[in-house]
Amino acid sequence: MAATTGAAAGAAAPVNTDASARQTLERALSGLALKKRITLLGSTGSIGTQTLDIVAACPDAFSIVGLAAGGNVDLLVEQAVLFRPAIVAIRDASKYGALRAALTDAGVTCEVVAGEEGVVAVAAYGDADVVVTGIVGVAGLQPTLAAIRAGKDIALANKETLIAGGPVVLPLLKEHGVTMTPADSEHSAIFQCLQGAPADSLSKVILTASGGAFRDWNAADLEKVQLSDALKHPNWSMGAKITIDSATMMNKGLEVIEAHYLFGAAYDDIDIVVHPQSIVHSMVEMADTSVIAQLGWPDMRLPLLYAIAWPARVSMPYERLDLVKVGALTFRAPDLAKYPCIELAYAAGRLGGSATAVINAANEAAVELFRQDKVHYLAIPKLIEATLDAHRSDWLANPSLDDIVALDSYARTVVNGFVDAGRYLK
Ligand SMILES: NC(=O)C1=CN([C@@H]2O[C@H](COP(=O)(O)OP(=O)(O)OC[C@H]3O[C@@H](n4cnc5c(N)ncnc54)[C@H](OP(=O)(O)O)[C@@H]3O)[C@@H](O)[C@H]2O)C=CC1
Ligand SMILES: CC(=O)[C@@H](O)[C@H](O)COP(=O)(O)O
Ligand SMILES: [Mn+2]
Repeated sequence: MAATTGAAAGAAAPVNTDASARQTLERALSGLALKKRITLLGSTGSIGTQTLDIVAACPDAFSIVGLAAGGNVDLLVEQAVLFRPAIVAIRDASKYGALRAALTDAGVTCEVVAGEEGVVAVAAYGDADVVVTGIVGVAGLQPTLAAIRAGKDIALANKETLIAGGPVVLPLLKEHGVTMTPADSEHSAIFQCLQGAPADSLSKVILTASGGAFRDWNAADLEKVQLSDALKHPNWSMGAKITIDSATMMNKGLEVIEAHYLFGAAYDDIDIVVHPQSIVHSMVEMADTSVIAQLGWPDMRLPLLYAIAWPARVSMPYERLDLVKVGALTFRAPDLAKYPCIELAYAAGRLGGSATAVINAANEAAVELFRQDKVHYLAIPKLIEATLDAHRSDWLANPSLDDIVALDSYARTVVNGFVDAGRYLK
């Protein structure tokens, strides 16, 4: 594909992949000497707690400036005691008083803020070098934009921010000279494979997929799916929303769009391959047909560490990958009929503009309804498809932030309207 980027692909130029070997070495050397100050959004979740594991293991390399959580006061206070941030935020403003009191009791003196404005304030606060985005869903968009406007580098776990907000996030990164490093395991793998690669040498992105909770189920049996089944990821321990996205394989569809925005790859040049072992985290095919892969145990601490330490490599005592113990690495094509979300994501990605914000919101709303037992697992792709179809006549090529925010709530209203009318329940 000769790295189809820019206007032709509808995406910005690839992010941070074309540094020359010399630049990379210089950055690595300065990175090793530098203590990185980190702000962590979504500190009480799966990404948040694993990021704090890394910080606790490397106090000479990393420190915490700010923490933001949704509603888990007890864990946030525990984290504040251990990591002594300068500021903490709780999204659920009704818990502000309880948080303040618990912090005072625990002897923690720091700024305490609440609500969405509080989370945004933490994202932009002080002298943090990097903001790790571990909030789930499009709720991460405004805080991430605030961090970028404040000149903070972004370690991106919260993929929904880019799926929904790509058209405004990418230009803002450029405007503020901000680096976005991917923490999502597949994109970290691609990013690692591309370090030092000459511009225009990327031919194809090959995303690996575990196949999710239902990879070994017959399609006919999916009628029997219960919420508890969808929450059993075969390889990764993650929050509920992304685990369900893996079960529908919408997660992989979202990751196709994420790869398009991060690396400038055209949709025809992004493939998905099912790899049940989750050892190869993704691959790139180069112009000369060479395929480069990144491997490791399925442990999110590795991509998170690379995202905050980049371009340095920090020594860690994690279990070494043992390919003899793994035994076999297998690959197969995804079953597109069993997982309609994959083609829906490609369709929205190819439409571009406002379409990815709409499918992201439709997916979030449908997954929420599935978690509340209001719709069946099989309704999720149907709701997304119907919402995308409803949006086609209002599609925008270059949505503004206001457009994206409005379309996000529009899509949620459409999904809930279908369900209230008794449609697409199964
Ligand atoms: N978990 C993983 O291994 C991976 C996750 N990701 C991505 O990372 C993101 C986080 O996923 P994960 O950690 O699994 O999710 P979790 O559900 O485990 O954690 C979500 C975090 O976000 C907080 N939160 C929720 N809503 C808000 C809000 N409106 N404002 C502020 N904070 C909020 C929660 O707070 P509280 O619990 O206190 O309410 C919690 O700290 C997602 O976008 C996901 O796709 C990507 C790759 C791998
Ligand atoms: C760990 C991570 O990056 C997740 O996004 C993971 O990839 C989910 O697994 P699936 O491959 O099943 O979507
Ligand atoms: Mn992933």
